[in-house]
Amino acid sequence: MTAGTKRDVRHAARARRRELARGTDPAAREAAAVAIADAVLRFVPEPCRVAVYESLPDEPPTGRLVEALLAAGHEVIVPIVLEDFSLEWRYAVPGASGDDATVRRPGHGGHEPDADERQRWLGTDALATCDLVVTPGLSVDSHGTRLGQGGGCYDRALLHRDPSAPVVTLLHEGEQSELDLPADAHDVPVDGYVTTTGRVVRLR
Ligand SMILES: Nc1nc2c(c(=O)[nH]1)N(C=O)[C@@H](CNc1ccc(C(=O)N[C@@H](CCC(=O)O)C(=O)O)cc1)CN2
Ligand SMILES: Nc1ncnc2c1ncn2[C@@H]1O[C@H](COP(=O)(O)OP(=O)(O)OP(=O)(O)O)[C@@H](O)[C@H]1O
Repeated sequence: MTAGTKRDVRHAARARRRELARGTDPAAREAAAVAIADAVLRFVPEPCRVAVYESLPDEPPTGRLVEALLAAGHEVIVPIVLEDFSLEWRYAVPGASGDDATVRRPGHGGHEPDADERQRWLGTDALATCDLVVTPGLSVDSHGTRLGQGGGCYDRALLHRDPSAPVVTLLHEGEQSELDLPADAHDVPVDGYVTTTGRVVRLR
């Protein structure tokens, strides 16, 4: 049985996420940040390159994860969305959190990069060089179908991934879908997910 159309399921998943975020106090969010960092660190025992994202206030928090990865000697890259919904990548800065460049395209409320900034970009194919890819998502089902924010950004970006590098989505505990999520041909399945309680589920 499927959960409904992408639009409807996304709408419901966003509402559920807002509710979950409303019920999460700063201490619980900090505990979730630590649980995520501990769980994801176990995927990368040796120093390597990891793609993460800068979380927005309702999303599973990634700030601690970025700091823990950097402290363990990993290279960490994070995305910026471009005009055509492809993702550019840059090195993560400790302490940064999601802003306009995270989910708004330049010219659509997003940040206009200057030449200096563009020079530091790593390319839209930078996932090819990563040993682990951590993605955002609203839900994941038992086949690894991921429901995102609807830009198709990660579907495009994941085409470049190294197939031997695991792709894991961060979810709030309870956001995984028991029903099959709607999937299109362009959807790239993920290998597992990590929840805000530190639960790791490998699907493939
Ligand atoms: N923290 C975080 N970073 C992330 C994602 C995410 O889900 N979370 N993304 C996951 O894919 C990518 C960005 N995804 C996007 C999805 C939709 C739109 C979009 O439709 N933007 C509209 C403006 C929307 C608004 O005003 O609210 C636009 O640019 O016209 C942009 C980016 C990359 N970075
Ligand atoms: N590889 C691709 N090349 C071109 N367009 C694509 C590609 N993948 C997805 N799209 C387009 O992006 C749009 C959004 O796709 P979808 O609803 O699957 O996004 P999503 O997976 O929820 O978002 P995201 O990947 O940003 O988290 C669709 O119109 C789809 O056709």
